[in-house]
Amino acid sequence: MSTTNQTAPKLIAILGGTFDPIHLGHILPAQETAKWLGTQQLHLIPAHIPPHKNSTHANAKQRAKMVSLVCDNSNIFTLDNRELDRQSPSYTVDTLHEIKAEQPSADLFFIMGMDSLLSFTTWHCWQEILSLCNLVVNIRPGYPLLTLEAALAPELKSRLIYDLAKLQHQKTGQIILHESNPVDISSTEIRAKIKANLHYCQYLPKPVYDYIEQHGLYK
Ligand SMILES: Nc1ncnc2c1ncn2[C@@H]1O[C@H](COP(=O)(O)OP(=O)(O)OP(=O)(O)O)[C@@H](O)[C@H]1O
Ligand SMILES: O=C(O)c1ccc[n+]([C@@H]2O[C@H](COP(=O)([O-])O)[C@@H](O)[C@H]2O)c1
Repeated sequence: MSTTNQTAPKLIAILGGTFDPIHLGHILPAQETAKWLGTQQLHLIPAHIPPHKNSTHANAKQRAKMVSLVCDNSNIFTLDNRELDRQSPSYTVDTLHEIKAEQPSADLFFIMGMDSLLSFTTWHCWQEILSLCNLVVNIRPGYPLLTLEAALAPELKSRLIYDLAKLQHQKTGQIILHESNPVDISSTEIRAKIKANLHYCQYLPKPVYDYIEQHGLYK
């Protein structure tokens, strides 16, 4: 797939997250995914009120600032602040409706890690999400493919695609598995390392590390 062809539809990749903090496990697989999809446009959307998390550690402004530092050094990533402006839970279905209304002809690809797919049928209006986009699921360390297939709800299993070429003209409703290079880190582990005064700079871009240090986050 390529967006360089004038007739090809515009393709927008989207990675939503709590980003508490954003780390290389978000950034590197997302970069690989954008390249694989053939798009130069990837929206990073920090969730203001993550629907499935009880609370966040850094506030929304700080989490968005860390995402903006990543975008400053990238020609693919764009900080999309739209969820920060909503005072309700950051439902993905609302976000996708908004993007689709702004860019009706664009094909939307919502990126997630395998852990997110396993809980996807608990997401608000998950069927409607699938009517608005395709999902791209990055294999995540600790979530082997066989486990995913065994644990996945049948309504999702039937939508799995292992080969992007098989997508053809299906603009929505498919779940494409992508084997990006695994990056074995989570925000939870980074926060735990900071609390324990352990080294953590290798898991983050330098500007994000500097921001955390300057503001004394996650101590
Ligand atoms: N190491 C990783 N590899 C692939 N995908 C990831 C990785 N870390 C996070 N993701 C995906 O990025 C999205 C946003 O994740 P999130 O911001 O919750 O990060 P997290 O590291 O999982 O956070 P936490 O540990 O606080 O739950 C989710 O879809 C998640 O599956
Ligand atoms: O819409 C939902 O019901 C929903 C439920 C869980 C997660 N999400 C979205 O999935 C993304 C990753 O969420 P999280 O909690 O793993 O950071 C983020 O954009 C959330 O808004 C969305």
